[in-house]
Amino acid sequence: MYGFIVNQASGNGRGNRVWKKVEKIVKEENKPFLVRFTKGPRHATKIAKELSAHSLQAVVVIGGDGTINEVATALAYTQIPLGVIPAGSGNDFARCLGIPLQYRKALLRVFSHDQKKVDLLHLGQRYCLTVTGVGFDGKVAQIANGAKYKNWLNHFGLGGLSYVVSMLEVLRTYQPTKISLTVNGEKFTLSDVWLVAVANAPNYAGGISICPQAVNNDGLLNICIVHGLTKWGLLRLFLRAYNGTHVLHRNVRILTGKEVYIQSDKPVLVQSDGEIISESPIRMEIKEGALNVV
Ligand SMILES: Nc1ncnc2c1ncn2[C@@H]1O[C@H](COP(=O)(O)OP(=O)(O)OP(=O)(O)O)[C@@H](O)[C@H]1O
Repeated sequence: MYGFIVNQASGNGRGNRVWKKVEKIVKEENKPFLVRFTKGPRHATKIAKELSAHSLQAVVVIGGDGTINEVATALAYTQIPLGVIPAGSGNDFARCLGIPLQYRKALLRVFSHDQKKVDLLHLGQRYCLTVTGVGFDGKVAQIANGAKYKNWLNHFGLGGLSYVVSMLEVLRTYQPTKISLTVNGEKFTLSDVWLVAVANAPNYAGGISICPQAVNNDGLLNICIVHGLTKWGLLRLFLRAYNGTHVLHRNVRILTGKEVYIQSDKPVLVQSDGEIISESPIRMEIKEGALNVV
């Protein structure tokens, strides 16, 4: 039996459209299934916990990275694998795992039962599958999530572009801060820090390769710190981040470790898998092989 969790609102209604097509195929293939629809924030975690009581072959999310994150929180350290049929605007988790963005291909992958274990970033009460961003990133996520143009761009299949528009908006007013990071017990302090991205997987914001070396099954978190740049310098660096060559720039520092504690001279926003979760300070730790994915 497969348990489907559908966020009908994801991707500006794409979740609902994808589910209708997937339901048709599941019925044609005579696969036994249950389906539940999310109603708002954190509901997917509750549903996934309820579904875990059934002996399921997989809990399959039809939604974006926010819904996938909520379901992963419930499935961490269980034997039930997470399946994904992408229907969001960024779909970075699917990209990182090589899950097809096309619903039919993604569903066939779920039916293949080809499982693998992936690491999760642990942040207090919750987990992160892709990237947690502190500072500039947090502000961009906040603006992108509340922007009307996100819905409009999603309508044309250009959801990833909404992060670029928001980034340009935030660039006008954002002030870099002094940040201290303690990585595996060693302290680093940097001034004029635009952002600190802590990555479990290479991509975020619809395909930006922020930590190209990040692998989600190596038991390590990768950290990218961008500091000491003018606004114009940041903009030029941003373009290089799509192919990952920004890491060669002298104002970019890359660190790796198992745990990190991040403090700043004034509180800055923190986004995780694209949703705002808190402000700094924040502590993160890698949890090796915590989630089964199909
Ligand atoms: N029925 C619903 N109506 C509105 N919001 C919902 C509903 N169900 C869940 N949500 C909330 O929507 C948030 C965003 O969903 P999700 O990430 O799946 O889609 P998205 O934002 O369109 O995609 P992406 O994260 O790729 O940009 C979830 O974190 C969840 O809290």
